[in-house]
Order: sequence, then structure tokens, then C-alpha cells
Amino acid sequence: MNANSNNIILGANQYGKAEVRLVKITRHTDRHEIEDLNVTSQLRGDFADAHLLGDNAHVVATDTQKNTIYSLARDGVGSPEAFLLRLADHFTGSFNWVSGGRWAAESYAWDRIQAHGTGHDHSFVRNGQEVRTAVVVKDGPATHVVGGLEDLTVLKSTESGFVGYPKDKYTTLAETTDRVLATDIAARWRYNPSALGALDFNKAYDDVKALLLEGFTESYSHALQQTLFEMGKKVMAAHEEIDEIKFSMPNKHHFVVDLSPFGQNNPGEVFFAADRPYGLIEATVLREHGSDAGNAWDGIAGFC
Ligand SMILES: O=c1[nH]c(=O)c2[nH]c(=O)[nH]c2[nH]1
Repeated sequence: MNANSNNIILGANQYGKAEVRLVKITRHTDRHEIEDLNVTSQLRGDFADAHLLGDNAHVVATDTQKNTIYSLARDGVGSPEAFLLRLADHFTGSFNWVSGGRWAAESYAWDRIQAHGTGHDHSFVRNGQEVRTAVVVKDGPATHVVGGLEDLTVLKSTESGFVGYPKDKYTTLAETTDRVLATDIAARWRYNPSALGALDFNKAYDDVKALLLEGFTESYSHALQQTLFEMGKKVMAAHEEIDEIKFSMPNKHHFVVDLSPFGQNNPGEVFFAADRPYGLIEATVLREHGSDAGNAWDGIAGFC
């Protein structure tokens, strides 16, 4: 123990406004567009005096951060990732003691209401399929962008089994070569920083989502672990700008109900869909020599 080991000092810190709900309607024509986000802004930099002395000279108020989110949205959102990058540039460019930060968004999709056979110009219905996520982390010169989605619920009614696992005195699970496989896909993917300038984030998002869904369907699943890896490999093979993808997926068990007390058979038709407990399968799929992740993953909870 050295003489100063009892000194108490300030460690990592960041602060900002969390969960700013923003709806942007673009009405350049009678056919309106809607963008719906939940945005969090957190600044990093020289904020020591605020913590140590109560001197707020560097503290860009969280209320100001909230107002900035709304003001920058006036010029359009575009994509969650592009919007967060604009916020990052704004704050680091406007205050020389702000060296970086973390900006995150969830976004919620809306579809046009189909009325009289066509999509309505200004009436929408929430598309509850999944929540899109985005995170921008800027620390000095490095900028990281992580796209993602969660709660994309999928199920395949066959072409899945689970056999060959170790059996001990606690094992009661019967092997099966035909079961229901269901999960809520949560995935986050990290873009190579050198690819950011040229990216159409909305196009990449739509394509990654489609590939994840295709990957889930494609081959016979020997375990959710195998299916997870196949899904990740498929995304990475098609998107060289993505260096890493993390998954967290519950195995939502569907138990075949014993109908024999009622004199009925049940060849995999009637299930008890248990909501808990569930298996929880998590893994990262990445390029062996991909870009350095830096601190891109800090603060992204629920993934390994
Ligand atoms: O796809 C699966 N992976 C597991 O690790 C597991 N464990 C279990 O009981 N069932 C399953 N299914």
C-alpha cells in the first residue's frame, strides 16, 4: 500500500438526458413520413470541477441536451445512427471540454394504414415487430457505431432438435429430433469505423434484419447455439462493413402437452408455451482480424 492509497478520486463519469421521446413528422408533401425515437445523450470530458468543487461552468445542462435533440431533429432524423452521429459532432464540436460521449436511441417503426387498398398519406399504425437500437460512442478521435434490434420474436415449428447432451443424475430432458424452436432475437452489430462515412444505415438495417430472419429459417437446428452462429455468419458474410455481432436469445420452451388422459394423441400439435424459466443463449460472432472495438460495447447491457 503506498502513502496515497487512501486518496479518494473521481473515476469515469458521463451525464446527460435519458429517454428523450421524439416524434418527427416530415411533411414536405401531403404524403407525410414519421420517425419515432427514444434518444439518450451522455457527455464525457472534463467535468471534474462539477463533481469535486460544485463548479458547473462546464456542465452543459441535461435540459440543453434535450433541447438540442429536438432542435437537430427539425432538419431531419434520417436514420437513428446518422442522427446520433450529428449529436456527437454537435456536442464535441461546440464545447472544447467535451471530448466525447455516448448517444443511444431506440426507434419504433410505423406502417401506413392500408385504407381502400392503398397506404394512407398521414395515418399510421405501429409496427410492433421489433425495436431498433443504435449507439454511437465517441472518445477522442475514435467513433463507434453499433446498430441493433430486440424483441424480434420468431418460431419454427419443426426442423429443430436437441440430442447428444451429457446425461447425469439430474438430467430428465428427453432427446428430441423434432421440436418447436422459438426466441426473441436481440442482436447488436458493430460497424467498422472506417466504413461509417459511406453507409446507408437504414438500408443496412433492413438487410441485416432480413438476413437474421432467413438465417433462423434455413438449416436444421441442432441447438439454438448453432442457429445463432449461422445467423451471425450470414450477416457478416454479406456485410463486410460489420465486424462483430452479439446475440442474446431466450430459448422459449414449448412443451408438448400430454393429452393421453383425454384419450388423445399429441403428435407435436398442442403445446404449453412456458414464459419462464427459459434457456438464455448468448454469443458474439466476429471477424478474426476485425477492427478494434475500443469501448464501443461499454454500457450495452445484456450481451456477453
Ligand atoms: O437449443 C438448446 N440449447 C441448449 O443449450 C439447451 N438446453 C436445454 O435444456 N435445451 C436446449 N436447447
